[in-house]
Amino acid sequence: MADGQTRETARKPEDDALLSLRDITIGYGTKVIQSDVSLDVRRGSIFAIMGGSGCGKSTILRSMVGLLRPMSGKYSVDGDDYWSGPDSHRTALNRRFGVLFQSGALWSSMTVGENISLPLEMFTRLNKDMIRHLVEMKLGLVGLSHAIDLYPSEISGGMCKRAGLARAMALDPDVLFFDEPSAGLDPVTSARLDDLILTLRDGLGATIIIVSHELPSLFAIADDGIFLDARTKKPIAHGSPRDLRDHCTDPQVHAFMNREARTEPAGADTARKGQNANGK
Ligand SMILES: Nc1ncnc2c1ncn2[C@@H]1O[C@H](COP(=O)(O)OP(=O)(O)OP(=O)(O)O)[C@@H](O)[C@H]1O
Repeated sequence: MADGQTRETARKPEDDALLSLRDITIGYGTKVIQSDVSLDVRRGSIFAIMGGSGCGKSTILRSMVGLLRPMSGKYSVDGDDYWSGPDSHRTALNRRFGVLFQSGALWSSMTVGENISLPLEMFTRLNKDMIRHLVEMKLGLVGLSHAIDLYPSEISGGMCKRAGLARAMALDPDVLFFDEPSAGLDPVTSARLDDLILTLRDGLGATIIIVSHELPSLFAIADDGIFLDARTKKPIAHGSPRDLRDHCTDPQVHAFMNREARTEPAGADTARKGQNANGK
């Protein structure tokens, strides 16, 4: 018992947490999407929000970047209570965030360079030459120096994602949020994006939160995470994707995390989903 107490006292993940959610309930209007969500994102980690379609992964992400206020619970950024205080308090914390939405979300009427200049023009007082220099640097980081004067319609989907990443990094955030960064990319381009995300973490020390369905990508880059369940509307597992794949005993999580490793006849997936829904 003394041993157990010692371990419990020593284990305080929140001590090392940059972002922390405690008992968050989130939803739209009165409709609850997820409840009892508690998690800690360690500084310098890549944290995955996982789960089946529609379980609320993007909703949690939107809430963590300040687009959706939780119904209850506490969200802390570096120890600061995010939702308390005036809007200016959140604006200051948001300056630490960079966000890459699913589509890449570039303005089609602006060149790649102009898209990346935008946050710098809006939120800094840097002159045009300095902004151009920073834009060139960010595009260099994502291997897109040659695309600075091209329009989004003139570059590939993978390049749009990388340009979106350069824009998310424009203000040198220390926390990056990615919603389905590999969606719509071929496996090779997706693997390159994984390498880039690892470089951002290892080279720049960024903390990264990622929503993704792409298991190979999650196994390659994420070192912690949470698994949300759509049926119970609660998290049902915590851990790195690899740990969940190899050690989680929850049948739903196990099946989800191992689906790509299995070779099953057509229809087996549907049968398995039905089985899991019954909790067997
Ligand atoms: N603006 C909104 N208003 C009302 N309900 C919404 C809104 N946005 C999302 N939802 C609902 O919230 C639930 C969770 O959606 P969310 O996009 O967070 O799930 P997800 O896990 O990211 O799904 P997917 O993996 O399919 O992208 C869904 O039932 C969705 O229909």
